[in-house]
Amino acid sequence: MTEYSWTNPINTKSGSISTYSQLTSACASFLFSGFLALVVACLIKKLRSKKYKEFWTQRHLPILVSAPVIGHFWKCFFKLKSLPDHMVHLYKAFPGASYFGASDFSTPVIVVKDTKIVQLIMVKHFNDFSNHSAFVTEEMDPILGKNLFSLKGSRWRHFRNLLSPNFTALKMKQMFELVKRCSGEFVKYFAENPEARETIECKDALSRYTNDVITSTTLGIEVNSMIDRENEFLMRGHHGSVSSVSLWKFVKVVSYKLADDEFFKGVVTKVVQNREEKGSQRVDMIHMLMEARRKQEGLDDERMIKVGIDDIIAQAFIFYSAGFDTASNLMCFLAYELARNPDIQEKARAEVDEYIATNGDLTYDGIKDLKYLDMVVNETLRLYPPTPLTDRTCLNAITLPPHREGFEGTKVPQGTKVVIPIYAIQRDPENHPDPERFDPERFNDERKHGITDYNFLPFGAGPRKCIGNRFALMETKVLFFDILRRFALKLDAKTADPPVYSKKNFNTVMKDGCWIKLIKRT
Ligand code: HEM
Repeated sequence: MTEYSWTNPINTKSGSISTYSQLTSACASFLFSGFLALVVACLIKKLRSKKYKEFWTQRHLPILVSAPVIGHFWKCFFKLKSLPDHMVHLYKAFPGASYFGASDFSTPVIVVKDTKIVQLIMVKHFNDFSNHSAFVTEEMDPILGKNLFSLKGSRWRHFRNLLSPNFTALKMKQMFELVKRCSGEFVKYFAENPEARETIECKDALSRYTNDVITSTTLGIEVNSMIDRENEFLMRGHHGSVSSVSLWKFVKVVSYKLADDEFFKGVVTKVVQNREEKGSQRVDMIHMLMEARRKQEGLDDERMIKVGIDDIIAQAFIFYSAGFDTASNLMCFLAYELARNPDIQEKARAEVDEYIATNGDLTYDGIKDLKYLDMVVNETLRLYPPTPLTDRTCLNAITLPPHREGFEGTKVPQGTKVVIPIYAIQRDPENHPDPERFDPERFNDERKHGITDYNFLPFGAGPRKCIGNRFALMETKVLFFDILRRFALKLDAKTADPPVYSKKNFNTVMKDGCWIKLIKRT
């Protein structure tokens, strides 16, 4: 139930979204051109010093030959290659090496291949690699710089400790009913509209679901995007997504910021004010953030972290942006694999039917009994991790173990960027035999011993692992429980098989969409 009516604090006139977006794109492309010119000038200067080459050859590290100035990721930046495909291409360049040197424009980068080195960076030496390379600081932008993903050092630690209790199993259980309601609305729409289930573009449909879930569970506002097809939250969600490639991120961040900062500030401020005045029993992420703030108020100075409205807005913003896109990408590939593997789909459905026959409708505690669905979701995350890479920055100079037997260790100076190529690691035959095959049985009790936190890391690993992973898995399973219960999924001929990835998006996304039919069960 929505607690109050919602009006856009910026502009409620019809047509404002497109005008606003056009303005945003114009500003973004202006900034983009100016920024590119600046980048080119700086990089030419860097080129003269041959910084990249010398940097790694002095350390006897295998390096990729890079295009002058623009480094190794430019093809993705200029949308000539998809990030997952490009990362696999780079990853294969040095068979047998534990890691190699590359460059992201002029920044030296280490790309890690060996899962032991992944563990070393993400866990054992976490204190030396505790930050992402996100460059927006709190000073530069109070909202983008303050969210958990961007925060660094002790500020990050404080906020992670403060927010983690909001993502426990208990809290997920409290939010379960909100998620279930969105899933119910989604399947109801397709059950009642036979023409709508004839050909469904999954990314569009599933973004509507994740939009409704994240708007309800983060902001306490209920929308039904299957019916209210152009609601503002959905439009905002489509506008931006979070990426990990620094230069591109700048451009994206600028355009995202122009479009959405004021919108989000307005929404969250209004929700918080409303609850401060009227109180609320609703358990959602705003409630949890307000609770975290309240708990801080009773602490003595030393332990107190000041949680202001900007902090609440910043966290709500990252929950929203992460929850909207990544989760719907996972669900797209899940729908795709279920549709193209009727035997796997049948097995998953049999589990759902059996669950219902024994227990009735799905409960939060019942999710853990859906073991086969869990295997299918995990295999989807292995083959198509929505975030193809993550990164860390070296905070304290460190010597890594040799990249290959017979060589010395590599001295990694402070400031070096480290890329963990999640997608490529999860498709490496050394880590997962016959890696291109969709085989949920890899995750069964007999075989899952081969799966570790470092060869299967769709949510990252270590203390900086995705804080929303439980939530994402819950919303995915809740929806597919309801879909499998009511419909059969059939792949439409329009869908590319095998999938072709989008070059426009830095996440793992199908280029021309995933098209399926839903056939109502009798
Ligand atoms: C299938 C869905 C999702 C995937 C694949 C995903 C993946 C990731 C990855 C790879 C990272 C970086 C972890 C690392 O560097 O070790 C991350 C961080 C993060 N994710 Fe997610 N995510 C998903 C959904 C969500 C959701 C639903 C939320 C919030 C409700 C969320 C919030 C965050 C936050 C706040 C961080 C930064 C954590 C920190 O730096 O402490 N994610 N996610």
